[in-house]
Amino acid sequence: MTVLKIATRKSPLALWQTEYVAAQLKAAHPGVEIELVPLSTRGDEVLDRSLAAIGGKGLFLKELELAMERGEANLAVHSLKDVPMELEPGFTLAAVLPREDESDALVSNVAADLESLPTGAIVGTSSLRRQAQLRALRPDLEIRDLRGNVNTRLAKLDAGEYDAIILAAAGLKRLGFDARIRTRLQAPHWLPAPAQGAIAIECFAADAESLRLCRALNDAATWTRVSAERAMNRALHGSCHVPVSALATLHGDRLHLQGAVGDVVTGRLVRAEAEMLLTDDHSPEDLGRFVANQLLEGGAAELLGAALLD
Ligand SMILES: NCc1[nH]cc(CCC(=O)O)c1CC(=O)O
Repeated sequence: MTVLKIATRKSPLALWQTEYVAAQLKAAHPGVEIELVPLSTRGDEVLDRSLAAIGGKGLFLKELELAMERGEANLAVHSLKDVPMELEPGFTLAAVLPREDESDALVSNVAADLESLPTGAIVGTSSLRRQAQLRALRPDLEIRDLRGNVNTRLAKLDAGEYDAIILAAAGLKRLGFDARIRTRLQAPHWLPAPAQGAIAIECFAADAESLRLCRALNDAATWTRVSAERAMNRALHGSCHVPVSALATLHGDRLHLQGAVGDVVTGRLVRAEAEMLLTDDHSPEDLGRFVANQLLEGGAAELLGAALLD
């Protein structure tokens, strides 16, 4: 019997996502045996420094990839927004599951939306992208760092450390915290992280059997949308060091992409958007690169250059 071992981080959200993938694999391939391999990553352990300072998002993947290299796991499940634009050599994305709500959510015990937060209110987020968009919309707010898993962040809000915090709606919904969402921060004023809300399965590119089994779970529309968003981010050399946001939407064969690059200090945001018809000659990646160029021409090069010197 085929056994698929799935490496996962141990946070409640990571475990939820991996159990969800395991259930979908089991449903698609009833004969396949599935085992979870829970691991701790440096990104989970070091909570007193920003992700950018300790090496960026790849930290959430490293230990899972090492487990695959040691033969202890065939697959790894990730939030696609935490997956670097370039994977380590030999690895590939086998599938992307149907996207959950991609928006950011405002969670607060004092205000129903961003507009009604009192002047100077304290908002918790460590994401440069969220900080830059907050600066642009509400320069008066005081932004304070907030790390830890979703449950920890909600506990810190409830302890009164912040007036509001911003979290991905997808994570809140998966963990059953829908009721904590006061409002969803929406396009065009507010854009999510590239690929937010999408769960991805990673495996060895040479592992044909795992690839075949996972591909049954791939959602073509989600794959198209996140391909455009990630290509835009890649063309901007995006990482968690730079506040890049993107949202692609698909209407039939028309793919629309909005992107923004911000500056945490000044609150300046450069925006661009474009739409194209998906054809054999035009891929989602083409649209991503096009919008990235628009952003660079619109002044994003300057903002990205400044971020890289930090
Ligand atoms: N940065 C951590 C992270 N990675 C993915 C999600 C949410 C789930 C998703 O985007 O699929 C979160 C939590 C958050 O940003 O609130």
